[in-house]
Amino acid sequence: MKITVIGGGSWATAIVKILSEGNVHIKWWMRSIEDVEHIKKHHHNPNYLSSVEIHPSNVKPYTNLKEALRGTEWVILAVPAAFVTDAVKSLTESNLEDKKIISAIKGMIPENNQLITDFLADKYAVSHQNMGIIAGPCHAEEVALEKQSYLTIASPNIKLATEFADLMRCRFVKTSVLSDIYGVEYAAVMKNIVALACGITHGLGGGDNFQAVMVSNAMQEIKRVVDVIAPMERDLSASAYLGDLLVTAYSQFSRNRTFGNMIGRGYSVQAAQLEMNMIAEGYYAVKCIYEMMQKHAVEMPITDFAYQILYKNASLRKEFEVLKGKLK
Ligand SMILES: NC(=O)c1ccc[n+]([C@@H]2O[C@H](COP(=O)([O-])OP(=O)(O)OC[C@H]3O[C@@H](n4cnc5c(N)ncnc54)[C@H](O)[C@@H]3O)[C@@H](O)[C@H]2O)c1
Ligand SMILES: O=P(O)(O)OC[C@H](O)CO
Repeated sequence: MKITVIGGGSWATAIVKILSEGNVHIKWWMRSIEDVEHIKKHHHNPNYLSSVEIHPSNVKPYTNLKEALRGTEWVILAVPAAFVTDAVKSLTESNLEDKKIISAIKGMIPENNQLITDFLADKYAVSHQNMGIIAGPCHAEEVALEKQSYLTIASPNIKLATEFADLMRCRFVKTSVLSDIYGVEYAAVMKNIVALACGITHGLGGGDNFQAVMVSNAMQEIKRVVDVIAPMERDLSASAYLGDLLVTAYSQFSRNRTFGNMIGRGYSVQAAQLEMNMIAEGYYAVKCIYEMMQKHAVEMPITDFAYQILYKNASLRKEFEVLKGKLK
């Protein structure tokens, strides 16, 4: 079994580690030639999860994407959404033809507020039947430590989801499947916004009592949004939805919460981004969801709060008071 993994960050590295537990050959694409050389020589990613050992017998790093795709059956996209268009710009439809494509990305393309699966369908004519997504509460850092984790593979094609779930199951990762690809994808985008907002309010002095109320309200906000965009019966208490919201909102590893916390403590967006050296998808997601939902009359106090602060330069204290008034 040959699999291409696209992306050189934390989540791509964690996915390579999980897949390496099985009997697969991984062609791992990343932008940086220096990183590829480092991995070939030292068997570790120099910048992300550098404790993870990369086994040269089943993992080969590449900087040429077309070569990395040649002869593989599965393709996993794991670059932040803002860089996807750029990462795959050398490809044409034929490079992805007959491949099963899995998005591990929890974000939207900022230029046109598009989900990754819709981008793949529009730009590369990939059928949704040939796609899936990796979801669920799972931090790359805990994968590196081999802590027991749970992933959900969502696809309208349950056979494809099940095949991929089998590939991702290992000693420390349990997998399950769902058919609700849109609901899961949008819920993952929304949970990043919530975590970022939790970070901001924490930075402003909000306590655990406030955050618990915010996370409960967030679940209702996510339901309102997802019900409008992708209506269907779904159990939002499943770990792909609620679990992912909880891990992001409460974990010390959360990029989005950390980023928000810096904003709440007075950092500018640019300073927070520079200090993190990691991408907080929620920053872009706030604008995507805010703009997308303008044509729908949906109450979104948490998204509005983050949007006013991040994109309208509104007063942090004033917006915090507005949010306090809106939560129940
Ligand atoms: N980290 C996790 O625990 C985790 C878990 C689940 C899903 N995800 C999702 O995986 C996706 C990737 O996130 P991550 O955590 O691996 O990212 P990361 O912050 O660890 O890594 C950033 C990546 O972006 C690349 N990058 C930075 N600037 C770039 C630019 N200008 N152009 C192109 N590439 C650039 C870097 O090379 C690196 O590969 C995100 O959508 C995230 O939501 C992450
Ligand atoms: O918690 P974050 O903000 O680092 O996001 C990472 C993943 O989405 C958690 O499942």
